[in-house]
Amino acid sequence: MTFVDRPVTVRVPATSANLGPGFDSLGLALSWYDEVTAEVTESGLTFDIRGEGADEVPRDETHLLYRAMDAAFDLLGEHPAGVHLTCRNTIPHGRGLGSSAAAIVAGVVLARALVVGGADRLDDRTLFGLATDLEGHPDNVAPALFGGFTISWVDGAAAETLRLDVDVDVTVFVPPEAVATSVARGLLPAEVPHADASFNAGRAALLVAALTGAPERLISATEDRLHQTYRADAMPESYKLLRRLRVEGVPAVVSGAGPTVLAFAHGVQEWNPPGWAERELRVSSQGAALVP
Ligand SMILES: Nc1ncnc2c1ncn2[C@@H]1O[C@H](COP(=O)(O)OP(=O)(O)OP(=O)(O)O)[C@@H](O)[C@H]1O
Ligand SMILES: N[C@@H](CCO)C(=O)O
Repeated sequence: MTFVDRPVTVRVPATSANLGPGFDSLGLALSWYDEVTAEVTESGLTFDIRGEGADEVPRDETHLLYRAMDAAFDLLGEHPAGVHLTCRNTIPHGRGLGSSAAAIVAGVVLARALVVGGADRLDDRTLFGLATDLEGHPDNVAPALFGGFTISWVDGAAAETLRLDVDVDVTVFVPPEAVATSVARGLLPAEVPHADASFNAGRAALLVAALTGAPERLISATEDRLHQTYRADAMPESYKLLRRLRVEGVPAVVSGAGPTVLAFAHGVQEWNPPGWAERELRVSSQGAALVP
């Protein structure tokens, strides 16, 4: 038999990318999860979707998670006659918490798990490369797949990542309106001043040290000049909250492409703007994991 004859479930964490200075490189897995079950059927593609995005995402071959599954089936050289997907979505979409990376990672992990012997034919590094190609950059898919704190880079065509264990308090402030990553990326300039590139290189290096043993440096280590200010007009309330938190000495950044604001602290609920959702989280040391 080519495919396993039982449903397979994966749990994938939300992620925060950039973390201030580490644009398109640094990422953190968070204790907030989507869960998806996939089952091979006799024909067609069917969905049972609940939670975040349930009213917006397509229920056909263009569904992001299915597109990722299909790409992994291509690599495995096996395509099932039909698939049923049960999605329990809790990660909000378009908020900078890695919902698209979680969907892509869920798709590729499920496809591998559905093929008998799939784990022997597709290793994690290949899955990571495929997920990075689909997402366009590695900073969310790395922690979604491997958990923890990840430093990712692209070497030629190959995506690479280094995973570190960190333990830090995190609070996310999630606004009600989405900003699509594609829109936020469109606001970035093609070139930046050398002084700003140099500024961010130093801060990104410091951030790795701060997260792995020098938390007193987090306020300096989370400064950025490469993306947050350029995107401020698309998310003015986020930018205002970011400035307010930092003036108070709370290390805060725009999470991913925004508009969520992430603070490296707990006990800062008082800063949550009216109408926003606020959530205290921890780092998820585990990335995508099959649920027994
Ligand atoms: N669970 C899901 N199922 C299907 N499609 C999804 C899912 N999660 C995300 N998507 C698709 O990805 C889009 C959001 O991706 P986008 O890159 O704009 O934001 P994000 O991934 O939430 O944030 P960021 O990349 O900044 O962390 C959704 O509008 C939807 O089209
Ligand atoms: N590094 C990405 C993360 C969001 O996908 C960005 O800021 O555009």
